[in-house]
Amino acid sequence: MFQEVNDNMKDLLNRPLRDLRISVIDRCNFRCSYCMPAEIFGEDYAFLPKEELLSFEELERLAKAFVSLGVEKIRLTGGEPLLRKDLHLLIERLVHIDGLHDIALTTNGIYLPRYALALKNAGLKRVNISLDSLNDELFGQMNGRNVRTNPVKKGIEAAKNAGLGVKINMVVKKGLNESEIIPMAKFCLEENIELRFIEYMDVGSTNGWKLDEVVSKKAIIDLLKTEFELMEAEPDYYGEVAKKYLYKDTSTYVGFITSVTESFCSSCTRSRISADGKLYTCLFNGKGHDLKHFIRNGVTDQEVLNYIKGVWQKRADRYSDLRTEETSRSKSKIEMSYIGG
Ligand SMILES: Nc1nc2c(ncn2[C@@H]2O[C@H](COP(=O)(O)OP(=O)(O)OP(=O)(O)O)[C@@H](O)[C@H]2O)c(=O)[nH]1
Ligand SMILES: C[S@@+](CC[C@H](N)C(=O)[O-])C[C@H]1O[C@@H](n2cnc3c(N)ncnc32)[C@H](O)[C@@H]1O
Ligand code: SF4
Ligand code: SF4
Repeated sequence: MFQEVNDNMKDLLNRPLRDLRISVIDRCNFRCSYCMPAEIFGEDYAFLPKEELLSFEELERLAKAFVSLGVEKIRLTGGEPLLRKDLHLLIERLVHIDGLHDIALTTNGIYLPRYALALKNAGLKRVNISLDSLNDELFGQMNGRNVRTNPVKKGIEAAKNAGLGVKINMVVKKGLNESEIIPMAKFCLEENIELRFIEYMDVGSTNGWKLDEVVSKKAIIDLLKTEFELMEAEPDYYGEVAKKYLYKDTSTYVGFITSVTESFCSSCTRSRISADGKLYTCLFNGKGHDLKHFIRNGVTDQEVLNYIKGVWQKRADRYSDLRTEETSRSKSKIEMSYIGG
């Protein structure tokens, strides 16, 4: 039993622990060029073998420990999390944790027609679905598998019909999908779905990121303002990464995730567990702490708590605050599909 409730534990920059992102699998059915370029993540790529993944029982135990240290929100991600068999059974385990207020999932949406209802019935509250374009050809090119937009649209519909909250994530990359900013905004406004424009980030070591390929929040807002009137809105929760606006005279939000041009490290309350059970204190910190081998060694719950506390209290990450093209090249980072974004 995890007795200790310590929701006031702070890192070296005085940031509390509030969120946990769990990557449940590193595999994916897409090959988005900004995340898993097909030339690198090909047939021979060494994905994690099944036995390296944390079991649902282990994840439940760790989630309980994190919640007793202040975590209120858990997000399941990947790779493509819906490729993890019986994911709803993990949600059924998490939903009973006292003090956990939100369980969410980030997905490319393809498998939602199959699983949305089971996920909702298990206790999932909401899904963030990635969709970078409404143009079939461009979307097919961006996802690297020539998948058309319709399967994702069907996923969105299935999530809504199941009663799940839905947001849409769109990564914008210069010279690739800027032409889709207005069509995506119109589509999401019509559907009353919150769309979040994500600045293209220098994740991992394989996406060949360049600063001049980033489309800034400012550029996107300037473009949106040619068609819509936007009003600044309050965040939904402390540490929310998206900066939110309302379309005037509507109840529809639009958000911007500005890791590159307006970093948000000072309020970063996030921890991450990779599919093979390493604890990371930043999306861009290449050093993981091996929780899996630690918990597989017969340790007590108190020892698990002390381990996580020890890591968090030494945390000083603020990668996005300090990012330049130079530092980005010289730093060793883990892949996005492995850590889960
Ligand atoms: N730099 C940085 N990017 C983040 C962080 N958390 C999430 N992101 C990025 O934000 C984008 C959207 O992530 P999601 O998985 O939808 O999660 P979220 O935005 O926290 O979702 P909500 O819980 O709905 O607020 C992805 O590109 C993530 O990589 C963070 O702490 N730092
Ligand atoms: C790594 S994916 C995992 C979950 C799921 N496969 C999906 O795509 O939604 C999580 C989020 O990270 C975003 N992402 C991936 N690579 C990115 C990059 N280079 N810059 C910004 N966001 C990125 C994706 O668009 C997605 O919204
Ligand atoms: S962004 Fe998501 S869907 Fe695209 S390759 Fe990465 S893990 Fe897969
Ligand atoms: S770059 Fe690291 S410290 Fe900054 S907000 Fe993202 S995860 Fe948090």
